[in-house]
Amino acid sequence: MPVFVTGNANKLKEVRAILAESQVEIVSRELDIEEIQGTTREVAAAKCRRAAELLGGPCITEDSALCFEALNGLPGPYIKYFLKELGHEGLNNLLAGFPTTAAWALCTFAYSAGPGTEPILFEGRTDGRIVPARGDGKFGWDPVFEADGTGQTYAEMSAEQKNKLSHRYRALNKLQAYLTTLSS
Ligand SMILES: O=c1nc[nH]c2c1ncn2[C@H]1C[C@H](O)[C@@H](COP(=O)(O)OP(=O)(O)OP(=O)(O)O)O1
Ligand SMILES: [Mg+2]
Repeated sequence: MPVFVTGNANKLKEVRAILAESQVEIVSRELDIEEIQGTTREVAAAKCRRAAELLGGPCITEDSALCFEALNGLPGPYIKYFLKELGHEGLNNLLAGFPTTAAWALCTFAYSAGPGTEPILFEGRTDGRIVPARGDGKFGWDPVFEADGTGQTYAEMSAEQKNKLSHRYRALNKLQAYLTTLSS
């Protein structure tokens, strides 16, 4: 498994837990890579390209976006800054007056075979809606994202539950399948 480059300890913990199911271990590097503006795919690819240059070798990066239907998919890849400035309550207030609180969590893993190669992207999506914060809020926007069909926010779920249906789990499955084809 190539090096996973992330500055987010919670992400790393979830990726480790999901991969442990198939006895895969991952090495990580904590680098804070600058992120461009653009579509989720452009943001994800640019981060991975930059990470591969800094490492001088193959790597994996991951981008998580939280997309509001009423806002045409925004904040999307910019959710980190929205969350930081507005908090959980502010994210809810953003949707006041709109007819829908529907949202989706989108995870994009990017794999680069090394500097100068074009990253390959693997996306995973979980649909839900934005709700007033519920549950133990240790990870980002987990308390305000209720996954469809569960009645629970990510923050109310056990780690095992979240890791079975999350955007991250779905994207990581695709990445894993691809990496298997490389090594066989
Ligand atoms: O499952 C999640 N549940 C709740 N919150 C989450 C989740 N996954 C990412 N998040 C937060 C972290 C950051 O505020 C933003 C994504 O930004 P994003 O650039 O992808 O992550 P980051 O900068 O923390 O780490 P990295 O070094 O991998 O870019 O959403
Ligand atoms: Mg980031």
